[in-house]
Amino acid sequence: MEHMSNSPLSDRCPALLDRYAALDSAAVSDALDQLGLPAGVGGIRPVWGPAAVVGFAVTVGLEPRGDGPAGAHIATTAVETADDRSVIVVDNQGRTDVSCWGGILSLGAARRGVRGVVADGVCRDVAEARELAFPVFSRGAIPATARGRLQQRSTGEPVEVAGLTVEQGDVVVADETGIVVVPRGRAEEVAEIAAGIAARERVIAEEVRAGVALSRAMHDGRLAGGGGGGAVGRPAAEPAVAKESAR
Ligand SMILES: O=C([O-])CC(=O)C(=O)O
Ligand SMILES: [Mg+2]
Repeated sequence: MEHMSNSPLSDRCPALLDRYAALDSAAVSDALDQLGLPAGVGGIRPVWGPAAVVGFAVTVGLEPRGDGPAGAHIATTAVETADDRSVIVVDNQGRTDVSCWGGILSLGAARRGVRGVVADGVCRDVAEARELAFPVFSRGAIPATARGRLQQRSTGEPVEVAGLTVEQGDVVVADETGIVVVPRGRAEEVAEIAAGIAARERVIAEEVRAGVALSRAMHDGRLAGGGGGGAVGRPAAEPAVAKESAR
């Protein structure tokens, strides 16, 4: 049951993912920026409609099919080791000429409660994923099958997604804006910073709704909470924000 049970953080996992579920990729990206960590990638998007998932990465590396007898279909090993806290991350090196995820894989993953798949490549069987309401994030779609064209290189090993290294168990946040990956060992810290950023933005949005001038409400130094690079100052007097900024 406890897929990550060898991790010292495992007791806090459900609460950790709940905290990320209340955030979005932009807030998490801003927190990663503050810590000097990679700020995420764009161009990998939901293929059948709005979707947002958070989960622990189960990684799959693919490569062009070599000689030899056919083996297990790509990503089947990952699906069989994944659970209801997993997001499957497929590294097909950004290729857009062959599918690296399909409908039967979506079915198998959905049956295990997997939260979604993020593919640095393209997928097929988009309608099947939609019928399952299974979130698939990729660079697009193509009918051409992986069979005979791709094979599994690795499962559970570090992979690259658009230049971003993803390790098994990292926290993945995928939504309509893009993909952010939080190293597992920094996940609590990043969640806390991102929650502060989201809270500040809610205050700012409330002020904009109340008619405060955008240039005053939306000040870069304020958005950064005084903690990020590039802060250029603060608005005149904002007690509510000053309080949110205190960390
Ligand atoms: O053959 C493939 O590329 C995989 C596929 O369509 C599926 O999983 O349904
Ligand atoms: Mg298919």
